Amino acid sequence: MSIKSTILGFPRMGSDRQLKKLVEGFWAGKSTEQELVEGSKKLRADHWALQKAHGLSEVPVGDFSYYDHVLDAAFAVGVIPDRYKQLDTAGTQAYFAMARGLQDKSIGVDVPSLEMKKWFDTNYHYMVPEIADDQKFVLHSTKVIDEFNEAKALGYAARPVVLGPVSLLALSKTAKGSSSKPLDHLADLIPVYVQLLSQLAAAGAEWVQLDEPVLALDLDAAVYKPAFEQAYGEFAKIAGLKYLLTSYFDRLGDNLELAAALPVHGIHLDLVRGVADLDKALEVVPQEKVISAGLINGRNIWKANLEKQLAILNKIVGARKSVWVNSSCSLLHSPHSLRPEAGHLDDETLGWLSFAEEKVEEVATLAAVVSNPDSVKAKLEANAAKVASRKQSERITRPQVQQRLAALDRSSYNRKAEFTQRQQLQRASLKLPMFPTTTIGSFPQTAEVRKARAQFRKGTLSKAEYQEFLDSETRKCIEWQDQVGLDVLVHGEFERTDMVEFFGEHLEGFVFTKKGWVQSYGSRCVKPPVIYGDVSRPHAMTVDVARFAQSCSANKPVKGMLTGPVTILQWSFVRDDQPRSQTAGQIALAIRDEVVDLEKAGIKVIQVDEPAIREGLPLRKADYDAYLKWSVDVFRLATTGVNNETQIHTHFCYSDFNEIFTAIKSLDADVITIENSKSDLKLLGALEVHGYSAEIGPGLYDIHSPRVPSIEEMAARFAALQKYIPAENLWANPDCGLKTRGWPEVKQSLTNLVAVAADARTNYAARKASA
Ligand code: MET
Ligand SMILES: [Zn+2]
Repeated sequence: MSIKSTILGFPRMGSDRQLKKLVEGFWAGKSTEQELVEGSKKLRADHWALQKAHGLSEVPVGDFSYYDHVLDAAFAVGVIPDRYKQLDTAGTQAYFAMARGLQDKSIGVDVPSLEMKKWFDTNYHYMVPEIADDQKFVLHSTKVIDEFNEAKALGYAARPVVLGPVSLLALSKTAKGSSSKPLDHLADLIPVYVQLLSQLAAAGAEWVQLDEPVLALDLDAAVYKPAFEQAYGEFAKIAGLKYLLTSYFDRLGDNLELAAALPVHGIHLDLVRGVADLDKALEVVPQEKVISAGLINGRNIWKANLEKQLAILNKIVGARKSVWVNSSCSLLHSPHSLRPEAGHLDDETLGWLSFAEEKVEEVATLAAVVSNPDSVKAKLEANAAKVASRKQSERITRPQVQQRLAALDRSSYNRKAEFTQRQQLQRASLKLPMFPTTTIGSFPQTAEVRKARAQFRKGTLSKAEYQEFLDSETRKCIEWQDQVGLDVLVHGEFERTDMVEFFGEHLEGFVFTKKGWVQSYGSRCVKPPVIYGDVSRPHAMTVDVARFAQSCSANKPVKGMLTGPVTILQWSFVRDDQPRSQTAGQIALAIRDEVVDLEKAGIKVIQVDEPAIREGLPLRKADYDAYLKWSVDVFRLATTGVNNETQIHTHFCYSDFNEIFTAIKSLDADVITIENSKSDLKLLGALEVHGYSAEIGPGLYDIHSPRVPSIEEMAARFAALQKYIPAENLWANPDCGLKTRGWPEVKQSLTNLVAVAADARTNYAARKASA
């Protein structure tokens, strides 16, 4: 019996988000490329050392990235769109321009970034590669080979991680002006992969991990089976290299047989989300192939129930010669380590949790049970005690919350009147102009804002002083919006770090970690709260700030800003001891009470953001309906407690609408604002197919990039939108919140946006007059 212990990938940021500091320092010109390179090298070495210290027998390499692993994979095979080729493609200039856009007048460059998309159903975002009709592939970067050599030099048994060619193409999109499907280019891409893999073999790699996460999706076998067979057939010819084929985030399901039959040497199974695959896998995966048992959840923070996972492991061990104990997916989606939480979280809670470092230890422990059971007896006992303590804790259940949710009837899920009737009432009450302008909520979280918050948290700024600071920021923000001519104002969200933490801090049932950061995109990290128990709202959360903000404007409505139940759920670490739908229902009740309180305080427009509805969509179509049903229900539960005059907005930052359009309509919001600018108006296709009759604000510019959109550029988008959306229903706004931006660019961008709406009004009036 041979057993190996490893993980599919480790978080990149570092225990103290060192990578964030490294890349942001470099972007800001505060450090050199050399410093970035050296700092990153040290980070990788630290992470391998940690994995080895906890007993892993092999470490992944190439899982590190300055920005994103899909971007790395595209860059490695020379998928660099022409617009970046004027830049230095050898160093990091073109790479970072693809990641974040580049606007540098001194060198006459103004290029937007690639499109960004959610990585499967996680809150991680990847950069979408663009494949042109005349796409050429070349081995452009040796990053993964270099990192392998780095690990080897340090004495590690290392396994390069490479995004497989089929997934790379499947996750790509057709470049603008091209018409071929990315997957049509597979035959041209394969030789470059062969070159890369051969170089890894030559460098001394024994195993390569080929990630093909698209195997967790519904695939058209007629297209994908030949694709996989073609690629992996070629790879099998490379002498001396073994492949672990991985897929994660869901069952392999009907792709299992395809995966099992490929000429690879090992198959990874996500046994957290895809445990249903196991029996069949034991049948169809040939005996000579390794089974990599993904037993430790890479996406949640609960201590594994080792006894339970061991039972699964034993089943495999009993049936196979060679088994790997592994994480279910990369630990990229877990925070780095529990260490900083000691003394911050209470001991009971601490005992329930496991972050990346602890998960590494869990993997090693499970493997040791097979190879050397006596060595881990005490660890297993300790684990069993903690798992039992969580099951029995009284802090978890609040009978009142459960009863309230169970007692609801359908009236709690419906507005009092239909949209058209509400629209009339809202028009009369709000008196907005045509093409109302607004923003999505947050304004720049400047160094000053972050500093004040840090001082308040440290105790060097008193509560009153901090409040005074926030009030003054809010006032300035409202006054600026008023003066520039925006129509529906926002307070700016200066009191919030992200969209969930603020609410979690005010709700019961949540705990907060000190350093539980996970990467969201690029250098941006979020610190998801942990929902450990039944959720309730002990007091109003946003009423004071909304009331204050409204008092700063004489005659413009200020939007109340809330995060919706699905998003709070999706961006938290969620308890695994009751269905997600039930936790979401509890959150919805808390938000509902807040919405009603905002209305009582005189707030006429309330936005309940649900940017995460789309990413929460299950990966398999068979699971869509059940999810969409409860997510629509909880949004409605949260938002329908108000009168008809109150305008409910919601916001989504994605444009992949087709699959969920019916659900979006059934949210029954009065206004939706959505991402649009980065995806070439792809949204319009969905609007055309499905029709949309409520009010809508497709984003006119991308807020993920520091570049300032010109009036012409936005006006062109706005004109295109008017072909699909009735003018009376159209809003003008950016794609998303502005918290990651700086004030100078925000001011210019929004000034331009207001001008676009003003021109559109004039044009519209002229058209009406001449008609
Ligand atoms: C990711 S969606 C962001 C919405 C939020 N209201 C903001 O503006 O920041
Ligand atoms: Zn958004």
